[in-house]
Amino acid sequence: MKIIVYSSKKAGSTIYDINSFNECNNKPDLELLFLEIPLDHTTFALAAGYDAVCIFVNDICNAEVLEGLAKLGVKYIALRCAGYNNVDLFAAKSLGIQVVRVPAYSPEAVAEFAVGMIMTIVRKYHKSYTRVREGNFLLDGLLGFNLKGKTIGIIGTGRIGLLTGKILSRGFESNVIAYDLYHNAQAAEYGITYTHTLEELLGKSDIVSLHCPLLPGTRYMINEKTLAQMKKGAYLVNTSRGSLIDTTALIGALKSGHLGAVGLDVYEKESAYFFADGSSKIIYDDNFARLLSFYNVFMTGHQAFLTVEALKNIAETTIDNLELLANNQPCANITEA
Ligand SMILES: NC(=O)c1ccc[n+]([C@@H]2O[C@H](COP(=O)([O-])OP(=O)(O)OC[C@H]3O[C@@H](n4cnc5c(N)ncnc54)[C@H](O)[C@@H]3O)[C@@H](O)[C@H]2O)c1
Repeated sequence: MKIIVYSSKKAGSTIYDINSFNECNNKPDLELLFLEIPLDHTTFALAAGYDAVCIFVNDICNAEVLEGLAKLGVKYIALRCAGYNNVDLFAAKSLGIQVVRVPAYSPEAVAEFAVGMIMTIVRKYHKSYTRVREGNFLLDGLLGFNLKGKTIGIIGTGRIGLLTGKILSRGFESNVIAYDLYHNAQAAEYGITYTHTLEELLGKSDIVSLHCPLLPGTRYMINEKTLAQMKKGAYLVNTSRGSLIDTTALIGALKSGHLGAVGLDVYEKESAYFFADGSSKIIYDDNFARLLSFYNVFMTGHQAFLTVEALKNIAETTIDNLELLANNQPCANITEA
């Protein structure tokens, strides 16, 4: 099988896609071509002659791109991530293209990062780091609070959300509450209790952490109305997908002082900026620039997944997924609409 890998990162730059895939690919029948450019309507034509297209979180795989890929004879889309919001699964199905993903490459990577992000905005590590390096040892403005006894609301108690709740409940002795459409039987074991509604969770939480997928029903679930339902001074963390939050409404809640602090590993229009060096370029997205300007917003560039263990699991699972598809064998990671 010939596989074209879009948005792959150069070997040598860091332990990233190309290294981890080359280390894991011991299947002689899988031939991989790595491209650094993303998949979209301008680049899909490069997949001519390939059986499979391998993509990441910000590649665009909408109906137009899928139709183009189908005409070129591409049969498989292999997502090397858990979320699949960037693929039009209905279009893929109607075109006979099978989609596979890596549903659980390392929930620990993201959950531990989310907890780190909570700690960062609460205890202000990022500010201390720069301040101390400049020889300023003042503690002004670094006042935090204990997580013990604080109410932390987890939205989405799947693999990552449940683990985040477990770490906070068991490790920090926080009062962890959760909201999900489906209740996870393991939650009670970790001392996590469900609220009946999202509004109830938002009204009770000192800190809210988002862990549900981006779906039509979850897009902008954090908006002007739901932000107003949060406690005044509450903290918000998003390590899931940027479009769970209406950025304009978030900026409004920050400007009014309604939110105490925000941690974001994802941003709704991140594809224009993330995974690239923009340090000598102008930011034309005013909402993005505004977010970066707040003293109480801490942002990272979709980094939560990036651990040695996660990269290895992503590469191994993606290669296994493609090998199973190539051999017409059942694959548990097929993702359908
Ligand atoms: N920042 C990163 O690097 C990174 C890495 C991996 C995953 N993610 C994101 O994290 C998300 C969660 O991953 P996961 O492995 O825990 O997924 P999962 O499928 O195991 O769990 C998602 C949970 O969200 C719940 N949910 C769905 N709709 C909901 C709604 N309207 N309200 C409340 N809950 C709802 C589901 O019932 C499920 O329990 C992924 O979809 C992905 O977008 C981010």
